[in-house]
Amino acid sequence: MDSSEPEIRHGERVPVPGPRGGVLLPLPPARAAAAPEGEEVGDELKSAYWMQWEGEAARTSVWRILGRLPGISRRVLALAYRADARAAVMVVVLQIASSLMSAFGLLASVRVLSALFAQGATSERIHHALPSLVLVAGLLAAQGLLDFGVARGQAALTPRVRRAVEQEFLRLSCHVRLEAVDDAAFADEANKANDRGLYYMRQSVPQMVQLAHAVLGLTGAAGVLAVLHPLLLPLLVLSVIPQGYAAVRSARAQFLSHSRYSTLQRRIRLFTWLLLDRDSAAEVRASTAQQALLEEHERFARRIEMEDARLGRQEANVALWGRAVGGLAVGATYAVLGWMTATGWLPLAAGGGAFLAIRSSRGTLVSVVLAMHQIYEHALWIDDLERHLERCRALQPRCTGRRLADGVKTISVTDVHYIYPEAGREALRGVSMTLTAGSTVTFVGANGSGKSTMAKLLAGLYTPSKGSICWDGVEVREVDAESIQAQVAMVLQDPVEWPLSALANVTIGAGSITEADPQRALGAVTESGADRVIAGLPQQWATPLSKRFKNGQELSGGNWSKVAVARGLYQDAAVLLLDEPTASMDARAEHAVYEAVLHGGYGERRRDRITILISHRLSSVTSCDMIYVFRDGRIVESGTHHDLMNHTADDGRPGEYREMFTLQASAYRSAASSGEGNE
Ligand SMILES: Nc1ncnc2c1ncn2[C@@H]1O[C@H](COP(=O)(O)OP(=O)(O)OP(=O)(O)O)[C@@H](O)[C@H]1O
Repeated sequence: MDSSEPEIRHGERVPVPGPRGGVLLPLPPARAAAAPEGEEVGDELKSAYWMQWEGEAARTSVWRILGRLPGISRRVLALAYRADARAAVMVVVLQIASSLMSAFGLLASVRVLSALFAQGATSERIHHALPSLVLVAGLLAAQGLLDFGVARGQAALTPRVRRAVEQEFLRLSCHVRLEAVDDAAFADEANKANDRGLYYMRQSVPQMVQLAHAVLGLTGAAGVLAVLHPLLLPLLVLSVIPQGYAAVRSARAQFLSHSRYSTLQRRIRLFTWLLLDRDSAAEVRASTAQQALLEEHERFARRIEMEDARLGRQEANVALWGRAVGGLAVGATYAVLGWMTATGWLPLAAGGGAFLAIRSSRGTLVSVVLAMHQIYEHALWIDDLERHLERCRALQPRCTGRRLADGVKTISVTDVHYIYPEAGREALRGVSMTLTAGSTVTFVGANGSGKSTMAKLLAGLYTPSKGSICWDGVEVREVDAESIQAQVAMVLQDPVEWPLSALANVTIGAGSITEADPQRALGAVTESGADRVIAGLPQQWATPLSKRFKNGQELSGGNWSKVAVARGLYQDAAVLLLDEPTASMDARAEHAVYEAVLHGGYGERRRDRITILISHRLSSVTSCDMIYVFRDGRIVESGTHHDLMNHTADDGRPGEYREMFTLQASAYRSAASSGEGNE
């Protein structure tokens, strides 16, 4: 460095040279600071939608969880009953019967013990115990069979609940009005509902069965103890409270550690995804970023490793604590039990039965605590899902029961305004136009002037905020939104690249991916220029257009556009709307598409159709019957190419269309003349 130059240190503000100059930016550090020891890795991440309720069960009071359980159980029961009433009733009845068998089994065991502990010769005592022993075996076998029935019922029920819920979610979501889907908050909510709500709803039936099994088991044991001696019930509570407290603490620690672990996993997945993702693959290699990314990955992996070990140790400590407290309580309970038996308060056999009941209750209690925490937390996600479904129901497309007649002669747009939800200003401000069958109309204008919005209103995807759109005199608000959408074929700026066969990519616009009209499909691809694309594919029409499939093929952007135009043509709808479909096509392909739409085979059918083109390439649309020039949400000029080229604005300057057209034409002319000059 030149010694006369002052040295610039990290943090000092220096002017960054540039056209505007003078922006003060501190010199960046030579090395990014690592997260300070002890700080949570992932703290810098925004919280993700799927973490909203994570660990919530561990933060809520046990009383609140208990208070909500009856409501949650009723909801799961209702869901199961709706999905498969027979299986739901079967699971409930068999589950109760199985728990009764377990309680009777315990009572029968006491009778076995009574017989064995009675006075007399051993063979005599065994002889007396035999009927009760057979009963115990029979009850155990019956319980086994009943549990088998519960498992069978649950196996039938769970997939049914899953299908019913998923289908309802998808059916409602895919019909929601487009304005709602445009809203980012709604999209987030839908994601959360799909990712978490559905998942937990599917699990709710087996979890509830598990909880019912455990609760009924505990109740059965309590009932048996009460029958043996009323004082045994408080004894059970005495042994269960510390054990339950320890189980709650352990469950809460598990829930919290799971939530922390998810944050760490999320951080490291970012790097895993960057290293493996197909979209970033080329740039990762070209910039030789692999090593840097691997090092970052390793840095986080080490933190996760440490965190993992810490969590393992913590869990072991909590478990030890739980066992110690639980063990002390159980020890005290057994001591009281022993004292009751020794002093004759309780017959020896009843003492043995009580011992068995208390012992089995301990394990069951841990299952109850874990299951109720889990069910409570998952229910929060299910609440979100249900709220989302409610919203979707309210956002279904307009359904008036009245449908548009097939075909249209005139669409009249009168003083239409449109404002996007939460937008500060109107995207359309008083647009009027008349579109007649057989005509080809073009919307031109600067970016953001409202062309695509107008197209979506015409397609019935949005409803005007003000003004009217009438199809042959019928106001669109009076008919089912879907009956308009069915009459419009729309090719959008960024068409969907359907991961389906080439043929299905053409026919899906007409609502089918399995049925095709072969002649119509061939005609559509020939007119759009997609015929050559499909002919070059290894399995031609049957080729899957996605690398995710075996023998799948990926198309270039321009070729995808040709397929999209073919899809629009195949639909053969009353209105064909092409919103800059040729933006990524080469010049020859673009020319061919416009030729096909304006003058080609499709032109024959155009006689009773309305064709609307949106294009920035003005030379392609000069032969259209009507050109509407949009600016700032309004139509500022309209007419044929000839009219507009002769139009002069009020201030004497050339009209907007003439200006845009002359600008584009002169750019080509000057490029061509400089090319000639160079030769
Ligand atoms: N989904 C949306 N939500 C909110 N505002 C939107 C949405 N889509 C478009 N807009 C806004 O509406 C106005 C008109 O947009 P539109 O897409 O209709 O313009 P356009 O003329 O088709 O533009 P382009 O030539 O770039 O395609 C713009 O200000 C745009 O930012």
